[in-house]
Amino acid sequence: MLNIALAQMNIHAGDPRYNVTVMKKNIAQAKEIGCDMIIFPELAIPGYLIGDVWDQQDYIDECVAFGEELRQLSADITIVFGNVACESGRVNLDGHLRKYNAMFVARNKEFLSPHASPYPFYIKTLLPNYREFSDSRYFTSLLEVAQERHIFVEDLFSPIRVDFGNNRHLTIGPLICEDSWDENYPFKPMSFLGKQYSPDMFINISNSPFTLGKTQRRHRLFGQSIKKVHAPTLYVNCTGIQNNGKNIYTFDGSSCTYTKEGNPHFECQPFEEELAFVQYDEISRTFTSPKKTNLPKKETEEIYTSLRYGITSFLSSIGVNKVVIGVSGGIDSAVNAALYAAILPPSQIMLVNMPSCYNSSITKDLAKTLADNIGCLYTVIPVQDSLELTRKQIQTAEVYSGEKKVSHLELTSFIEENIQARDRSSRILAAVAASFGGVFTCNANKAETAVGYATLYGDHAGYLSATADLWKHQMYALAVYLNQNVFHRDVIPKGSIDIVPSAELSASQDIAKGQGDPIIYPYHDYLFASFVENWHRVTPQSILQWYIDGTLEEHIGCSISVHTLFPTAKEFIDDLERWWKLVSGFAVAKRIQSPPILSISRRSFGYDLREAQLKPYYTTKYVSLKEQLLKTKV
Ligand SMILES: Nc1ncnc2c1ncn2[C@@H]1O[C@H](COP(=O)(O)OP(=O)(O)OC[C@H]2O[C@@H]([n+]3cccc(C(=O)O)c3)[C@H](O)[C@@H]2O)[C@@H](O)[C@H]1O
Ligand SMILES: Nc1ncnc2c1ncn2[C@@H]1O[C@H](COP(=O)(O)OP(=O)(O)OP(=O)(O)O)[C@@H](O)[C@H]1O
Ligand SMILES: NC(=O)CC[C@H](N)C(=O)O
Repeated sequence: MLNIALAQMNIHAGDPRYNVTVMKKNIAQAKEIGCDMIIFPELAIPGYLIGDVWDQQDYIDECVAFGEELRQLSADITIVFGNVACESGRVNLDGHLRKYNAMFVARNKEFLSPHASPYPFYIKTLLPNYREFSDSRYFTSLLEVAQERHIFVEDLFSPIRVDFGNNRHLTIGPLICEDSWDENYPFKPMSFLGKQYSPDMFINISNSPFTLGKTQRRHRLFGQSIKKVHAPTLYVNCTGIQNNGKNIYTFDGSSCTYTKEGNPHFECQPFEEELAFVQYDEISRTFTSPKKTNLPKKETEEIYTSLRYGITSFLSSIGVNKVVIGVSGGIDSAVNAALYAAILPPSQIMLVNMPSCYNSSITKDLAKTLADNIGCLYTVIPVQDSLELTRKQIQTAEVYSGEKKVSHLELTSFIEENIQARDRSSRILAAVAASFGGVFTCNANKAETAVGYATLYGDHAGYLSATADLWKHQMYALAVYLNQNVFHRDVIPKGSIDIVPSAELSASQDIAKGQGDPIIYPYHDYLFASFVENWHRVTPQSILQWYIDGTLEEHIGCSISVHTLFPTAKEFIDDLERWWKLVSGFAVAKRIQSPPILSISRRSFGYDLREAQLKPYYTTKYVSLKEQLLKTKV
């Protein structure tokens, strides 16, 4: 019988001293209760998303030295942990210091090697290089090591044998995160090890960020592979947050043991740092400790849990505990205010309503009601005077060319819309936040972010966009969830959920007349999602083809018929091109300058979606489909 500790630790990326202190405490605790083995996540010492700190040799040396300290603690316990390994005298393909993303297994103060490996550690074989991952930018893989030795990876890849004493031993198949997400790789580490060596057990150490629905996908994927090799598997992931500048990722942990049939047997709590213990009978190859698995959460509950965890952790990581939120009476600012109210005491939240002459008494009252419901600080700072001052200053400014007066500047109603938005954020909220001793938030949603329906240096500003990875329909669902499941009362006024979403920045955006945003969320949410989130990202070409085939709604997953929205093909095409031009054009310029986004989806704007500023492009096929369609249908 073996006692095994799963250390689902909160990794502080970029703080190896902190991480090692936690690891030492966990090791001491595991020893105290007589554990035979303790397992830590991938890159537990350095962290994973640390940017180009991977190029700092001093940092790497420090992490390696900490790994040596852990080895010294393995006299009476097996310690499995992820760390960076380096090799002097060798370089990566880019000429930087040679580094491996490695798994170390320490026993009796020695590192144990996979038996066919020349190194005293296991080297990650599959290096992810999509979305937020950049493993191959920093690490050399086992595949490359084999290639440079002119041998096959199969010749190097082998299990690690661990003797636990008292005639107890295990052969362990080592895996590091992506090694088990092998669907599209020609070399499948788990299946190879299973067939070639039939290890007693697999251990997958991970540094795997949270994404909606990922846990269930992992269960399916891991379950299928495990069934084929028929070996129990331990999956140890971390909690915490890590970022790559433009995106903040939460890590849910959700560490799990799988039976040899591929079924979850024990799951740690998501988003909770935990040192969990399981018992394993090496003779029957079964887990003998009680079964404990988590019920899958519904989407909105998962969104709430991740956002709450992400915001809390991010505030703590930047050392801030006060926020200022511009509240308009609309849904997006109300959802953000309620989210922060679920995290911070009301005395540390200040809501600011900033009306101009275009704001209705309905929304002004809703903003006040929201603040009353939360019980937080509230102030009203109108922007009408400053709008008029700006208007006067710009319109009366005399423009000279040398000594010659050449013109005046004109302001359109459209320019004045953006003056208000800029005034609210850059002038007022920034000053209020500084005076209050906190930060101000960006309350954008993903649909607005997709098309840049926000003002540059205006409502696009803020310290963090906590909800910019949520489509508008997810914002509404979250509003209802916050009221029903978090506060158990209508903290977000029902009026904010029911009114038409509107910027209220001009006379043409009058909510009393039902004049709202130009975005038709029940359709555009899904159209924009297909441009961004589909793994095979679509362009207007596919959209138009599906429209012609009559399968558009089914393909993009919206429940509203496009023919009711756009009676003619011309109207449909005009709408498609209007938004495509923005999504792939000016909105990119805005996103480059926007605050970091808390990521929850399978593809969020930010570093998750690498974007270049290009001219919006229509494929030749699109142009010809459009021509045919407009000839036949008008
Ligand atoms: N490539 C580029 N890189 C950097 N800057 C660039 C640029 N191209 C133009 N610009 C500059 O950007 C300016 C235009 O950008 P910007 O001022 O953002 O304005 P713009 O994108 O033209 O308009 C923003 C739209 O968002 C709406 N909005 C704003 C605020 C809140 C809400 C709401 O829903 O509550 C809605 C507003 O009603 C308006 O329809 C140009 O005047 C130019 O100076
Ligand atoms: N009158 C206002 N007072 C205070 N803040 C405002 C006002 N109008 C806009 N803002 C700020 O600008 C942001 C963007 O406005 P936007 O209209 O997109 O959001 P919203 O009003 O919360 O929701 P909706 O789009 O559904 O109306 C808001 O989240 C809010 O922070
Ligand atoms: N650390 C990793 O290798 C992460 C990649 C893995 N597919 C994941 O999404 O979790």
